[in-house]
Amino acid sequence: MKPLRNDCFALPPGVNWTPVDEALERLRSRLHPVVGVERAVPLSQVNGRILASDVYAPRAHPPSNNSAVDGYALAGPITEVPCTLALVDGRSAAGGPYTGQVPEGHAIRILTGAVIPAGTDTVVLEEDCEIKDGQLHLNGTLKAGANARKAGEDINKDERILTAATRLTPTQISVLASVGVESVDAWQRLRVGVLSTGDEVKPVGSAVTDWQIYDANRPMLSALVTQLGYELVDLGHVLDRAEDVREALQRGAEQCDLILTSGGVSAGDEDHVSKTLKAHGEISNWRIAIKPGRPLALAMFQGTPVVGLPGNPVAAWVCALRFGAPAMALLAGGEWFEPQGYALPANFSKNKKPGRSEMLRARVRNGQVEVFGSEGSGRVTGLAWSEGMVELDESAQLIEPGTPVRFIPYASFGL
Ligand SMILES: Nc1nc2c(c(=O)[nH]1)N[C@H]1C(S)=C(S)[C@@H](COP(=O)(O)OP(=O)(O)OC[C@H]3O[C@@H](n4cnc5c(N)ncnc54)[C@H](O)[C@@H]3O)O[C@H]1N2
Ligand code: MOO
Repeated sequence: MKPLRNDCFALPPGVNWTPVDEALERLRSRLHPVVGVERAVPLSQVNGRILASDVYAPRAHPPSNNSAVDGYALAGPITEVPCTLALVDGRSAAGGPYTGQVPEGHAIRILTGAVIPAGTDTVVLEEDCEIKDGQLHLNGTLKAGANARKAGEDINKDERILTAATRLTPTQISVLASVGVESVDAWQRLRVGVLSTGDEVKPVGSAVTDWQIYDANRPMLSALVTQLGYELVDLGHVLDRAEDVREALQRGAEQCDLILTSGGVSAGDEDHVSKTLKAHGEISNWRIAIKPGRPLALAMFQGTPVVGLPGNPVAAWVCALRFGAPAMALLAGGEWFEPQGYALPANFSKNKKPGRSEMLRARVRNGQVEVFGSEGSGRVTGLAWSEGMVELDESAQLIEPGTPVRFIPYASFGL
């Protein structure tokens, strides 16, 4: 594992407003995994973890030819009907295979999941045949191999079943289990510190006066970190005092692989996050052509990357998803991702300034995209209301009902 370079977030000289695509490309090309590999993580603990190496199947799936239905196994095809076959005494059940050979012109009782006995390759559904006097009567034709699942039709032995950098989910865990994989090599969980700043900000549960607001960002970002499968390090809240900010970043650098801060990143007199990062680290204040979320500070503080999110909760959320989520995936050993968006008709009108992207809180109803009534980036109710975002690119201007817009559900960010 090699550390990130101190100047990894530097912008070329003269850059003013960075378009979203360029900002994303810059992050993608500068970041790499910063965590170590944990060997042999048991299957019971791999949900949400990222694979550190490819996984190969130790056996085939299914391991042997077996029946997809309850019925009778016979040698196919059956082309001439009606047809009568003698029934063998015995049966093949799941967990209780028939070990003998089924003679030509015979059939045998078989149950779903049971091994197809030697001498047979085809299964007739019990609803499609009749048993009379110990004999099987068929009125319909059957293709050879009908209702039979072939050994290895899903996975061959030694086939690669999952590739490194995949984030494991319940469905992938099922694949691992189906071929008997007991443990995998996974990247250690990325430790993400979350820090709030601001003299007006008070943690929930504290006494507040009128000029103070509750810290909405830290609980939101903490929940995001946890939901994305990373290990949360709560760095708390600090006042806008250079020494406190420095001390908190110091703690973060010791305990985390990445620090997310919110507030104090624009150019104001009290924007101590930027100032501290400038004094004690390498900072690049990115001015991204995006609304909300214009100011985004990317910095290295004692070898640890810091993403300085804007203080407004909506802007913090947008930046954490649009830039933070793919960056965290890469740092954690996963794949960079461009969130999957869907072109759907707008059911709103908007006149947008060209030259910058806009992310609107959105949801889909009756196949059309609705956006939240206000674009104010302090309006947290719009966050709870939304189920995703509409991304309008730099060139978009006039949106009318019916205009296709790009809707990105929150699930596309890994939520
Ligand atoms: N002269 C300029 N002023 C501002 C600009 C600008 O370009 N020029 N950009 C505006 C935009 S856009 C944003 S976003 C903010 C970003 O500023 P900061 O990151 O320095 O954030 P603060 O000033 O500390 O806070 C902004 C806003 O958010 C509230 N806040 C902060 N932390 C929390 C929290 N943990 N929970 C809830 N709310 C929080 C804070 O009270 C402010 O209202 O700058 C604009 N100004
Ligand atoms: O980032 Mo600010 O909240 O664009 O509005």
